[in-house]
Amino acid sequence: APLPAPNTAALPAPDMAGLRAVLRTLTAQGAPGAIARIDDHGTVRTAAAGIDDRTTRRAIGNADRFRIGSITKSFSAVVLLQLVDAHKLNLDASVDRYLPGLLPDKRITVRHVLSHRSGLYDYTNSMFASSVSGFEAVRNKVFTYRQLVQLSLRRPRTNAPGAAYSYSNTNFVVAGMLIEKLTGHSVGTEYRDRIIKPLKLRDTFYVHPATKIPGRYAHGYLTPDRAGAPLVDATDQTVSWAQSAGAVISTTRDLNTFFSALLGGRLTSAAQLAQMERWTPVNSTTRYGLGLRRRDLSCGVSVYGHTGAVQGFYTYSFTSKDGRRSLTALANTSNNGRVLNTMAGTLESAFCGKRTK
Ligand SMILES: CC1(C)S[C@@H]2[C@H](NC(=O)CCCC[C@H](NC(=O)C[NH3+])C(=O)[O-])C(=O)N2[C@H]1C(=O)[O-]
Repeated sequence: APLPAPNTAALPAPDMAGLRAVLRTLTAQGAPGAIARIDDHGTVRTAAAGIDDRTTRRAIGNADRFRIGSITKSFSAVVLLQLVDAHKLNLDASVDRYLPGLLPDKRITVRHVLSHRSGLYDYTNSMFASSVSGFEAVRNKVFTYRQLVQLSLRRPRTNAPGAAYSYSNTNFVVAGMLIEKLTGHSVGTEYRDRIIKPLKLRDTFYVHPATKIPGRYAHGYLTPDRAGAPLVDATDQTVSWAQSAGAVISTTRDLNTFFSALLGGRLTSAAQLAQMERWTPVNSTTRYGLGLRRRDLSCGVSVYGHTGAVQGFYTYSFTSKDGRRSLTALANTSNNGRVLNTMAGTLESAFCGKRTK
């Protein structure tokens, strides 16, 4: 018999005092600013701390657009699963069927790619080994997808196809190539036509290779590797090193709308959403499906979404099983492990009603 629908109405009320405390901690740990928005059965709650521009000292706010990094992977996965629904793509087919000769191992399937089990090396590990100089070397560069895959193939693969989980941006560069090959359109066009316009995400954009964030936005600041070195304004970049793996721009409101629609069954069929939710363990609290993360919280609630880390911006964006309660939080810094870890506390406040230290 089908499982009873989750009753997220039974979730404890969000702990807004706790959420505000987490945002204050993020600014104390080095983020110039932090914002969060909860959409809960139609009720909107927001919080903010600090600034979005270190020059003007302007207060950061939930209207600010920002770079969402790898949350882009969920957008790419949705497009591909819509193509599965349209019988234009088979998750268990070899990537070679659609992109002949691209990858050196025909055993790598589409499902391996979308679940980070392909074994393809993540070229950003080398690209950003030195955070600031690596970023400065590529911030204005424009790469082709094929160039990025070639960067990956210079290094040994991390595992045999399907044998292990190993997160790699290369996988979602291949995903972007699949989208463009199967639709004949750019990923930007497909995001717009299949997600952005239908959901009316008016603050969500894919502007690659333009370097500017359109409209009102938060500046993002890259934390250097050397302790005490000044933050680097990383706001303007092509994000061409990521593209379909990390180049979307959005806001807390639009990301809440996106993941709520996804888990609410409004972007794919139930069958393909179930495919997205076939989990591979990452660690004790995190699972990875197809371009989708599940995080298991201390109160026994599981939430679904993705995290993002792109120069200057850390994002958490998750929703409840039925998509009725969503949280997106943004800190406008990166390369700061304490900030990234502290951000997990926004989930506890939003979904468990707990104060975290
Ligand atoms: C797995 C992650 C955290 S990393 C992955 C992807 N972001 C990247 O691969 C960019 C890595 C360089 C970012 C840079 N770091 C360095 O340069 C380190 N030397 C910084 O922090 O600004 C994304 O986004 N994902 C996150 C995700 O999926 O949550």
